[in-house]
Amino acid sequence: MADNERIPTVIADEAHIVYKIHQAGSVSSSPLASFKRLTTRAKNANIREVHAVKGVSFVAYKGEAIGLIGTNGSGKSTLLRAVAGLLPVSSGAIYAAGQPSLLGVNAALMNELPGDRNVELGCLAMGMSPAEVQAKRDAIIEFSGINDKGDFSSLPMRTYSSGMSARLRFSIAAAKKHDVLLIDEALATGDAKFRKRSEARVRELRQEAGTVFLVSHSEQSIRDTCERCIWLEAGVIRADGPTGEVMKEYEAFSRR
Ligand SMILES: Nc1ncnc2c1ncn2[C@@H]1O[C@H](COP(=O)(O)OP(=O)(O)OP(=O)(O)O)[C@@H](O)[C@H]1O
Repeated sequence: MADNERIPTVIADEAHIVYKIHQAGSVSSSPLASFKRLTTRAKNANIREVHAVKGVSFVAYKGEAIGLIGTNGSGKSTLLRAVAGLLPVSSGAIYAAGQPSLLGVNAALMNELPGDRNVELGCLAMGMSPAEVQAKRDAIIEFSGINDKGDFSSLPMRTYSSGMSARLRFSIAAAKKHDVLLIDEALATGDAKFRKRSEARVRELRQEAGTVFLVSHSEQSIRDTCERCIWLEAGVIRADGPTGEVMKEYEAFSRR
C-alpha cells in the first residue's frame, strides 16, 4: 500500500516523558521552603527526575502490529502508557486515533469478585451493552481457559495464579475491537498453549483493522505477531523497521 493511502493511528512527535520522584521527609519540603522556591523559581532539590523517553518520533498505521523491544528500563512500558494517555508527555506530542486500550498485566480487575463478574464489569467498562456482555461472557471465559482445571470462573480472582489472571485480562480486552490495542508482556505470561491462542487473536484484531503494539521480551512472540519493530534503548529509538532486520541489530547489540 502506498504511504499516502495508509491511515495513521498513532503519531509520536519528539515525545519526551519525565518521571518526577518526590523524596519525602526532608526539611526543605516545608511550606516555607516551597514558598521560597516558588518566589525564586529554584528547583526542589528533593525532586528527582527520570528522563525515561527522549524525543521519540514515529507514525503507526491502521493494520500494523508493532513490536517494542529493548533492554530492561529502556522506556518501552513508559511509551506504551503515554500512548494510552495514562502518562503526560513533558514536551513534544503523542496523537492517537480513538481511545487506545492498554492491556497490561496491571489492568484493574476486582480481586474479591469472581472471574465471571469481572468479565461482565470489564466488558461494560469497555462500552459494551448488557446484551452484548451476556452474549460474549461464556466465550471470553472459554477463551481464557481459566476453567480448564475446575470451575474457577465462579471463584474470587484472588484465588487465581498470576498467569490465570493475566489470561483473563487478555481475554476480556481481546473481546472488543480496538482502534489501537497496546499489549504489555501479556502474551509472555500465559503458558505455551494460551500464548498460541492469544497470538492468533492478536492477528484477528489486526485484521479487524486496528493497530497493535506489543511490548515483549519474547523474541518468538514479537516475530510471530509483528511485522514491524521499534527498538528503544535508554529512551531513544535505535531502529524502526521490518522485525527481522531490527531484531538482527538488537541481537548484535545484546551480544556485545
Ligand atoms: N513510576 C515510575 N517512577 C519513576 N521512574 C520510573 C517509573 N516507571 C519507570 N521508571 C523509570 O523509567 C525508565 C524506563 O522504565 P520502563 O518501565 O518504561 O522500561 P521498560 O523498557 O518497559 O523496562 P522492562 O523491560 O524492564 O519492563 C527506567 O529508568 C525506570 O526506572
